[in-house]
Formats: sequence, structure tokens, C-alpha cells
Amino acid sequence: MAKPIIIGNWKMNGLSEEADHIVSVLLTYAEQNQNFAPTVICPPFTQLYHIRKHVKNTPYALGAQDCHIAEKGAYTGDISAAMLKDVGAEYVILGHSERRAEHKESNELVNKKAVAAYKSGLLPIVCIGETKEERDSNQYKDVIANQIKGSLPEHFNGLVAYEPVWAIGTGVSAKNEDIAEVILFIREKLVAQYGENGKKTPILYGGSVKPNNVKDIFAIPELGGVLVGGVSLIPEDFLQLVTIAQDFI
Ligand SMILES: O=C(CO)COP(=O)(O)O
Repeated sequence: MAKPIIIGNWKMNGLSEEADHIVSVLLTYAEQNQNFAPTVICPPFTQLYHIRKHVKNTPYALGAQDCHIAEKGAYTGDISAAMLKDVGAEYVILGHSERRAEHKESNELVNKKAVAAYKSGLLPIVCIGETKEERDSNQYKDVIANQIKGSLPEHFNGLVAYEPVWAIGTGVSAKNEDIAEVILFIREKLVAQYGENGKKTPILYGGSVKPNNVKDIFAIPELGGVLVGGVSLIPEDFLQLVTIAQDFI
């Protein structure tokens, strides 16, 4: 297995001073350590162009946190995948539960965004995951199956992130056996939908990933990496995840 990928989702955080601080800590680490696990940082749109200049020719890749379905046009306030590519992004997070909840993003919309991302040369990171009510009422597999079927386009070349909504930002990650069960379930669904290609899609876990639980999470079979929120804003802790990932090949 390849080294797990680590993706930091800054969410709506990172004014210039904070962004510069995080990036400078990451760059110092990169100067001192070679050949480390693939690492992606997803700052807010406002920081992408600036950070691009600093991470160019370093091991860090850049991602964004959303994109519009159209390439360009009369969509005031929106940002297209082509624009993200233009400022150096290689990845884009789509269908995060915070967007599904706050902006009522449907599986159909996420699907169209994934197509737009792919057409512009970005790798979509499509987020799926059940709410606490859906887990408690034992509907989580149906929800996840629907999200996979609805959110992933016919031709999909990207990553899937399993983020149970109830584990995000709570400080308490899902139990490893629960994560493991869902990761295998997602793998089955991907193989059913895409055949051989479905075996290659990296499946990530997100939800209160921290230095003290990441080692056990990386050990989960079929897991391709982690999508990290809060800890991505604490560069020393984020880099501990990167260091721990080294041991997983
Ligand atoms: O939503 C997340 C990443 O996209 C997870 O956030 P936390 O790591 O803060 O729980």
C-alpha cells in the first residue's frame, strides 16, 4: 500500500498572519525531511494564490474547499474549478457535510461539481457520511450507499472521504471498528460501481483525527488516508500526522 495521504481542511480559517505561520512551519519541516507522505493543504480561497508561491516545488499540494459547476459566467460570488486550477490547486473538497447542511447541497449537485472539477484537471475529494440520527437509527449504510450512488459521477477519478457528521469537530473520533466497517462497505460499493477502478480509489477517514489516534486509524484495512480539520490549523500537530504516516507503506 502507498503511504497514506494527509489532507488538511482549514475550513473558514486562516487570515494572512495565521496562514503565513502555518505555511512557514510546514516549509521548515519539508526542508529537514525528505520523501514524506503525500500532504495536501486546503486553505480558504483567499489564501490559495499566495500560498501557491510558497509551496511550489515542495512536497505539499494545494486544494480548495468547493467549486461551482460551471466553468465561468454570470454567477456572482462563485468560483469555478478552472479558476482553482489556475491558482495552483490540484484538489478540491466537494460535498463536505458542512456544505450539505448549510447550503443544502444535494448528491446531484455534488456529482455535477465532481464532473466540473475533473474537467478542469482537479482531483475531487468527495465527502460522504451519516448524521448521528442516521447512525442511531441504523440507517447509515443506506445513507452512505445513496451518497455514493448519487454524488459520484459515471467516470470518477478522485478520492472519497468518509466523515461521519457526529465525529467532526467533537474531539471524539469514530471507533476504529465502526470506521473499518464503513470503509469496507464503501470499497464494496465502489467496486460494484466502477469495477477494477473502484479498487484504486483512495478512501479517507475524517472526524477528530489527532496525533494520538491517527496511528490506529492508519492501520484500518483499505484506508487511504485522513481528512483533517482542526488539527490542520496547528502545524506542529499536523506534521506529527505526516511523520506517523511515514511508517505505513
Ligand atoms: O470536517 C473535517 C475535515 O473535513 C474534520 O474536522 P475535525 O478534524 O476538526 O473533526
